[in-house]
Formats: sequence, structure tokens, C-alpha cells
Amino acid sequence: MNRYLPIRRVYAREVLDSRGNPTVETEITVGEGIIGRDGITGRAIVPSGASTGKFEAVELRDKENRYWGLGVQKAVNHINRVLAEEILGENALNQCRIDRILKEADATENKSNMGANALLGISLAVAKAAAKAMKLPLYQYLGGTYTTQMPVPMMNVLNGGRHADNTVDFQEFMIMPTGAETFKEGLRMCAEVYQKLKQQLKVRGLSTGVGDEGGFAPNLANAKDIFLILNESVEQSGYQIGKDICYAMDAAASELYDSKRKQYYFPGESKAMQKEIYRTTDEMTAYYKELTKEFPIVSIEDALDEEDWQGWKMLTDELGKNIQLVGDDLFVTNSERLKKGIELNSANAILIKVNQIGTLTEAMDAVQTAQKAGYRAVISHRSGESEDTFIADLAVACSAGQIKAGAPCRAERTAKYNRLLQIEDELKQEARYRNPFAGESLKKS
Ligand SMILES: C=C(OP(=O)(O)O)C(=O)O
Ligand SMILES: [Mg+2]
Repeated sequence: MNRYLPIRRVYAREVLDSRGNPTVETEITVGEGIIGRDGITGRAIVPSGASTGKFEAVELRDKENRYWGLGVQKAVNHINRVLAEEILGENALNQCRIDRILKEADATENKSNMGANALLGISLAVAKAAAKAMKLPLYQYLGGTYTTQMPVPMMNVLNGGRHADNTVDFQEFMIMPTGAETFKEGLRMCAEVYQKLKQQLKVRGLSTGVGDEGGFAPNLANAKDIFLILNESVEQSGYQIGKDICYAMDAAASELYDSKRKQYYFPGESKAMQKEIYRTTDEMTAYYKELTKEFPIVSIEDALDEEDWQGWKMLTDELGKNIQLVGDDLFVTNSERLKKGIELNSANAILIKVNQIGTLTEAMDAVQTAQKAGYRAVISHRSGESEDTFIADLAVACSAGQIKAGAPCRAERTAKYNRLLQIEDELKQEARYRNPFAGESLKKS
């Protein structure tokens, strides 16, 4: 019979995220004894996006009163007054059942009733409490003893779009240490390039202020110019472009899409060129083709709009053999949308953001659905983050091979990288370090 680890206490409060906005923190206490004496507590803080997909689960975050947290307070109340009742006494080791109870208590398709932030806070804190009670690191509790592959960071070094007040139209320019042998080495390489990039921007008289995810946010308008500066930064760091370091980008194209014109609008480039720049789906595809020919880009996320399934199919036919095409807003960590993509051959990878779907079980389901179909899964943070390091353990637990966690600065981003350094150390000390790093397989062919 399964071991019984009862949930004894459920408590949520409002805390701040990395943008200074309120978010939900949940505490789950488990154990046989009297709470406060023998109980074991798991804590989780829910992240929040800025360039959110239309089909994401709904977080309660009152738009007009965003900074006063009225929506977040609602989610907190739902946890303390409604959802707690539903799961008190449930077995914390039965994550699937708890997540099902949470879903049923919400009883909507998009979790808009209780709020995806309310559900997720509980879901993640239950897993953390259970792992702690089992005296296992979270990654091992979630993934088992053979899940030991360290993810390659997909490190955001230059921010644009909704994540910065600058003229960069694409949201994220990222570097990947594909030539590194270990996570530690890869992280060091990326941090070195990041520092060199800062110098490069300074030399050009550009701003070295940072955006939401810690990447620099200069007023540059042309993607090629950005990649050229990245090339210099990599070379000056002593690394070989396309071998030691490759590039990835998140176009976040749904944010650029003008549904009336059915074209993509580039506001920064328009300003710089002093004429309106629009691109059709075909032109976007041609643009990506050109960029990937000129620069060692191995991965493009949200290259097209979240509803342009046919465009995605064409793009995948055209580029999918050599380039990782990641669906973020397209799939929203939702297995049903992912299955549609797999059927249509739209994209070849999924971005996993736990708060897009609202429970850990459903996020795991999306990872497994992807991996079974030969799609890659990239575990991701949100632009609004916290000190919570859940996704670092999750990336190892599901052998994702890649993690998107922002720049190597700002504590909410480094918290994830530092947790991965701890995990890698732990695996080495316990001699469980096999098949450690996936960088090689991501290199530009
Ligand atoms: C991390 C991202 O940003 P946000 O959290 O704003 O959706 C993203 O789009 O991949
Ligand atoms: Mg994205």
C-alpha cells in the first residue's frame, strides 16, 4: 500500500515578485504529528508573465488594480478559504490526485474561477513538502534516481519587446554554451560573454541597463546588429561562435502580430528606419531563414503568432530540420494544443511554464507528450519571477536538456542557476552523474 503523508495545513499569503508586483506564496505542511512540532513545510511562489499567451490558464491578477493586488488577494483567499478544505487530509504523495481535486474545485477550462495562480501555488508546494518529507532532493523525488541530465542554459542576454522599454522588437536574444562539458562550465562561459557584451554596449555608447529578465536593454533596432555585437562578445571571450556558443531567440511574435492586417509590425525598426515595417508570414519565414544562415541560431521560440497554425507548419517544413522551433504562446504548456501541433507538424519543441497550465501534473503531462512525439521540452521561468527555484529541479527531473532562466544577474534568475550548480555538485558527489550535459546535441550542424 502507498505510504500516507497527510496534508495538515494549507496557507497562502501575498508576496512580491521581481517586478515589484504582488504574487501568491503558498505553504503546505504535511506529516503525522502535531503541526508546528513534527510537520514538514513546503513553500512555493508563483511566477507571472508579461507577454502572456491568449490561451494560458488565467491567473487572478486584477489589471486595473494590478499594483494593489486585489486579484492576487482573491487567489490567496481561494487557497485559504476554499481549496484548503478540499485537500486537507489528502495524501501529499499522490500529486496527480491532488492536482485533479484542484482542477475539479475550479471547474473551468482555463482555471479562471479559483485562479491558475491559486492552483499552482498549492500544486508546487505539495511537491516540495512531499520531497522534503521523503528526505529527497526535489529533482529526485519528481524524476527518480536515473534522471540526472543537467540542462543547457538558454541564457537571455539582451531584452526587448514587452520586457524592456527600448526599440528591440524581438523579445529575447539568448546564448547557449553548446560546447561546454558540464553545466558549471557552461554557466561560466555564458557569464563571461554577458560581461563582454556589457563592455561592447558601453563602447558603442549604448545603455547597459537591464530588462525584466536581466538581459541588457539598449536601443538597437535591427536583429542582425544585435547578433553582430553578440559575435564580438563571444569572440572576445575567447570562444568559437557556433561551436562553443550558439544563439537562440524568442521572437514573441504574437506581440508583434496585427490581426487586422494579418501581418507582423516592427515598431522599433519602423522608428529607426522612419517608415512602417510590416512583415507577412512568408516574409517572417524568409527573415528567419536569412538570420539562421548568417548566425549560428539553433532555436527560435514563438517565431509566429499563437493562432497561425498553418504558418507554423510552413515554417517547420522550411526550417524545422535544422532549427529548434519552440512553441510558447502557441502551446501554452497545454497537452491538447501540443497534440494539435504534433498532428499538424507545427513546431518541434514546447516551452514549459508551469503557471501557463496551473498544475504540476498537467505540466509534466505536456513534457511527456512532447518527448514521446520526439519534440523537445524547454523548461522556462517567467518574466515576473521570485527566489523560488522549482524550475531548476524540474528541468533535471524531466531530463529536459534545456532551461530558460534569464541573465546571469538579478537574484531571481541566478537563484535558478545557483540551484543547478548545487544539483550538479550533488550528482557528482554521489557518483550519479551520467549523461550529464546536452550541449553537444544542440550544436549547429
Ligand atoms: C519568459 C517569457 O516571457 P513572459 O513570462 O513575459 O511570458 C517568454 O515569453 O518566454
Ligand atoms: Mg516566449
